[in-house]
Amino acid sequence: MRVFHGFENLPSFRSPAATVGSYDGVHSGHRVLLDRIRREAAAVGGESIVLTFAPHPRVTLGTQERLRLLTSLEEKIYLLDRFGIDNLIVIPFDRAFSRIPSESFVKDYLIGKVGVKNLVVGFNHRFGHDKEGDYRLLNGLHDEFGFRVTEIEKQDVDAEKVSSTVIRRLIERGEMNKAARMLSHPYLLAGDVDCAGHIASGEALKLLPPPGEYPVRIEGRPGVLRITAKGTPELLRTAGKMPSGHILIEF
Ligand SMILES: Cc1cc2nc3c(=O)[nH]c(=O)nc-3n(C[C@H](O)[C@H](O)[C@H](O)COP(=O)(O)O)c2cc1C
Ligand SMILES: Nc1ncnc2c1ncn2[C@@H]1O[C@H](COP(=O)(O)OP(=O)(O)O)[C@@H](O)[C@H]1O
Repeated sequence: MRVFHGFENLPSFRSPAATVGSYDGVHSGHRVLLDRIRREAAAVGGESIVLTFAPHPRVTLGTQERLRLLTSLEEKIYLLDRFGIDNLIVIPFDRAFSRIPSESFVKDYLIGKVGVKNLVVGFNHRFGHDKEGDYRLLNGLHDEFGFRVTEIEKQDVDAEKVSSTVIRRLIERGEMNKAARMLSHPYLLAGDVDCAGHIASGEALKLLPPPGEYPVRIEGRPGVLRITAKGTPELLRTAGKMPSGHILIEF
């Protein structure tokens, strides 16, 4: 997967099928949209593109106190790559960007800079200044710009709505197996481990489960991770030699 930061120096994409959103967690609801852009792109020999934001819009706009995130950018990149996405455009989401009206975002960015031919959005996707844009607006623009828009209906797991918010609550309660089912993959923690086993995540807002001991896989090998009373992660045991440096942990 190619990763681009911002809209400068983008290549010319082949018949791109794209989706836009925070995609925090890259969960099973998101997977349906990701599979769809892959299929739409493949059908015309084109490329799939995810456009995401960094920082998360709620962080930039300060619209949620004590927000915690399911994925760091690194973890998001890892997951999107594993799901076979061809390109990721990371939009530097600052206040100036947040003021761009939805229609200008479609005209100047999605069409003008990315050349999107096929856009896939979820049932509740809103975008543009004050979240004014939605599927209806996109549908009204598609004739003028010659791109197709597909809306994906709400996806459930075990008859429960899947959302980043629902999954955050599961992690906060330490329900890691249920969270993995909703995510469609294990919860991840990528970070640097020191010789004492302390792990530093690259994301200051990374959500961790409550204090306790958790069975995990560390670079694919079984082990135990402890979340201390202070909420910091440390490796307790691993099969084989204690790892050092940058590692990926799966709950
Ligand atoms: C051009 C553009 C402008 C945006 N402006 C806003 C904004 O003013 N307020 C906002 O909450 N989100 C804005 N967003 C972010 C998206 O709509 C984002 O997906 C949304 O914040 C997620 O909603 P949530 O807070 O319900 O998760 C903008 C996105 C784009 C592409
Ligand atoms: N359970 C779900 N079913 C269908 N689509 C979903 C689901 N959860 C999220 N989506 C869609 O995935 C995209 C990314 O979602 P998200 O990052 O949560 O919101 P946003 O893009 O509004 O920031 C959006 O188009 C959203 O509608």
